[in-house]
Amino acid sequence: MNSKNINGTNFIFDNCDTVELAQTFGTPLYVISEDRIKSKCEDIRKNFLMKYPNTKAAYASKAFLTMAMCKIIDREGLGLDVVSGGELYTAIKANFPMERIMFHGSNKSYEELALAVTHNIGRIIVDNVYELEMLERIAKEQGKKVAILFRITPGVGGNTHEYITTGQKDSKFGIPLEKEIIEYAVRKSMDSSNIHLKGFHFHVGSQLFEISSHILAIQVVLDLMKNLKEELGFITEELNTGGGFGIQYTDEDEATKSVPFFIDPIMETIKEGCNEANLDMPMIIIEPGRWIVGEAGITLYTLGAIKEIPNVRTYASVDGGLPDNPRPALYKAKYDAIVANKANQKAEEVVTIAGKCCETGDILIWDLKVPKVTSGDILAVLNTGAYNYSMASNYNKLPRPAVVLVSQGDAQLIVEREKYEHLLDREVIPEHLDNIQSTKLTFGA
Ligand SMILES: Cc1ncc(COP(=O)(O)O)c(C=O)c1O
Ligand SMILES: N[C@@H](CCCC[NH3+])C(=O)O
Repeated sequence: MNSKNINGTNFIFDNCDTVELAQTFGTPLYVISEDRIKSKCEDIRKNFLMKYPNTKAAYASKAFLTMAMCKIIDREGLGLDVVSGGELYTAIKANFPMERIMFHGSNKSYEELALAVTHNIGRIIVDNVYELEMLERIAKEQGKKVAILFRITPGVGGNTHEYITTGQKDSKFGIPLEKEIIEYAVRKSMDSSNIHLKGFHFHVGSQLFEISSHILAIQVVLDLMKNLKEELGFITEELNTGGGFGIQYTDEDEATKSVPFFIDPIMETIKEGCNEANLDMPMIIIEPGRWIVGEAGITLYTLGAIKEIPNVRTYASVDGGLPDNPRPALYKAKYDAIVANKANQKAEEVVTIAGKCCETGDILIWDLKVPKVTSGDILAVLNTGAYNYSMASNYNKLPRPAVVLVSQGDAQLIVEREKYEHLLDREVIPEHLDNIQSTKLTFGA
């Protein structure tokens, strides 16, 4: 989707003037377009759910989750993938239909699993045998039979940053496919009256632009399905192939693909594999996160200090940085940006966009071509919808930005800006430190 929509001099996002948004709500500001999320969900409905029978799609909420987002996903008819008690709690508070929730996580606690079982969520994606045993105990305590999938490690990595590839053999995620390990787990579930094992889940990695890792992983799972049918009589009813679909952050990336690019080869491979091995086609589930929300978000900042080091570079500092977007520092992620109040002007200089944290690595964008910038300009960093708000921190005690939901010119606050008071909300001074005498030693005159 083209973000570079200009009206007069200002950058327009989903029919909202971003300079006005910055004036109204302050900066830094996350802006999320409801219409862009909606159109991604429509693509999934049209090219996956309606095209192929016996399919489901969930939104991976770790990418961006608020109660308003739960409402949008509910209205669009998708399920929700959660990965912690906190994400589940958000969905509960938003009245999200519990039967459409899938609970992932490589080290779920007793309390998290108990919350999920109490609320009768749709599927628990069990990551290891320790969790299986704990879940069985909880289900027994609550007198329930819980529907689960096993997350398996297919032994296939994704072609992406090493921190966001998950399917390789040496991974903390999932049950290894060594015969004695996986068969033990399947047999244990089949023997349990409190567990209903429906099938398997894998997730090879994130920000992928090719489908080859999914295809290799599917071939591994098809072999597993065949072996388990022959050896244990286990029939796989469901197969969840995870998320991972990439988006274009900058001109260096390929263009964002639409659903058929990923889905058609996945469905074709599974259909053919099932035919060849005489297996029933299982229900197929996908759970993209970044692909649904990444391009729906921008972050607005105000430029402050501009430091020119002659013959070296110019740093233009923004009023946020690493705490609201840790991705450049964590993954060397690249972003593009527009000077929102000079959107119709030609680029005439190159600046490096620095965050305000006390970290040399807090650089949001290296060497960005911009019109002549001055302090007070508004910078819109593009495609920040996924894994920015959800990974934000209070490092350097910076309050987290507000989040505004925009739709066709309308803007609604969905998360208030943190205030300094919020930063101290849960802090306590122990009694013995409460009335200390200030020591006047060497701290200046
Ligand atoms: C199990 C699982 N499902 C879905 C996702 C969503 O990934 P993405 O945002 O790349 O679609 C992830 C994150 O990588 C994941 O770990
Ligand atoms: N947080 C990562 C994606 C991780 C996906 C979860 N396994 C990112 O920002 O790209």
